[in-house]
Amino acid sequence: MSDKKIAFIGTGNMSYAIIGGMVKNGFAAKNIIATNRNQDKLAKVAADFGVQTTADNNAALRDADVIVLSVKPQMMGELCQSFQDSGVDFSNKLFISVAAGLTVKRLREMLGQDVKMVRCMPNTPSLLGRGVSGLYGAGETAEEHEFVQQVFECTGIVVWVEQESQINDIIAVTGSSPAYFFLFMEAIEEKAKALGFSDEDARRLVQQTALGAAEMALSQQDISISQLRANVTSKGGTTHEAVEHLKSQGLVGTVADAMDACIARAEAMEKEL
Ligand SMILES: NC(=O)C1=CN([C@@H]2O[C@H](COP(=O)(O)OP(=O)(O)OC[C@H]3O[C@@H](n4cnc5c(N)ncnc54)[C@H](OP(=O)(O)O)[C@@H]3O)[C@@H](O)[C@H]2O)C=CC1
Ligand SMILES: O=C(O)[C@@H]1CCC=N1
Repeated sequence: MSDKKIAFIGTGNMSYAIIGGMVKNGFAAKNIIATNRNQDKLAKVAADFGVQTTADNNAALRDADVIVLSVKPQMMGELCQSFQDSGVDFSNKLFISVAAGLTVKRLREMLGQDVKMVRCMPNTPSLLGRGVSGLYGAGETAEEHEFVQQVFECTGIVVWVEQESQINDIIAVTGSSPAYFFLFMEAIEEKAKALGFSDEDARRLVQQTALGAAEMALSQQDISISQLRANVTSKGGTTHEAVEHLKSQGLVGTVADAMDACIARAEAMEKEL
């Protein structure tokens, strides 16, 4: 493993998941620094993974070779300004941003320098090593490219995109999409409760079915997802009625429209922030 030092600035959901994946996959905890303005969150990440923690972002900036910017997009301007004001020379460090809606160009403006940058779009299943990370590189060295690849492979699968705009497509396909699946699960759970199942059973039934369906897709790569669906759908049977109802209500088009709305929001954020 590389002996580069990596600092996570703003250790919330995403950083916690990535740090956890790194430590479980053999990255040395002593080379990982986590920052937050909230001591409780730092205490948790230190207790769980044994990494260094500090509330001092500038100290982490100074000590690390790779800086992961992981605050909410709306907070990025203030954070980057504080780096500019810190007096730390970060001109040769690699920055990784996981923020939606902030382009490399805009992040470099915020930092006041054309720093080496990788944009990453992870998702929350990274916490379980089941994540997807879309990556777009801008000026990183081959060694840094490899390092970033290794970091995010600790959290699941990785795809590099050629065009920066494809990061917004990744948001729609994998960054935000765990929420679409959860919404579908919520809908089934609610109806199960309405049918009389206890809260506990409704939850158990929906989560096991979602897991089983995902594992079937994962374990049978030679069968299309459409065919997996067809295999549940007996001719003249019950599933057919349910699926035709969903289709006639426009589910497929609605999902596509939702993903377009997701991309449009990312593009709007690029103009706002
Ligand atoms: N959640 C998701 O599914 C995904 C999120 N992302 C991106 O990841 C980034 C982080 O999201 P997420 O982890 O969910 O957010 P969180 O709010 O969970 O984490 C960010 C943390 O940073 C802290 N923070 C804010 N400003 C500072 C600062 N100046 N110095 C130190 N700590 C600070 C926040 O503290 P406080 O709680 O006090 O505000 C918070 O604890 C976002 O840019 C988002 O776009 C990308 C892909 C998926
Ligand atoms: O909702 C958001 O803006 C972030 C980016 C992808 C998932 N969560």
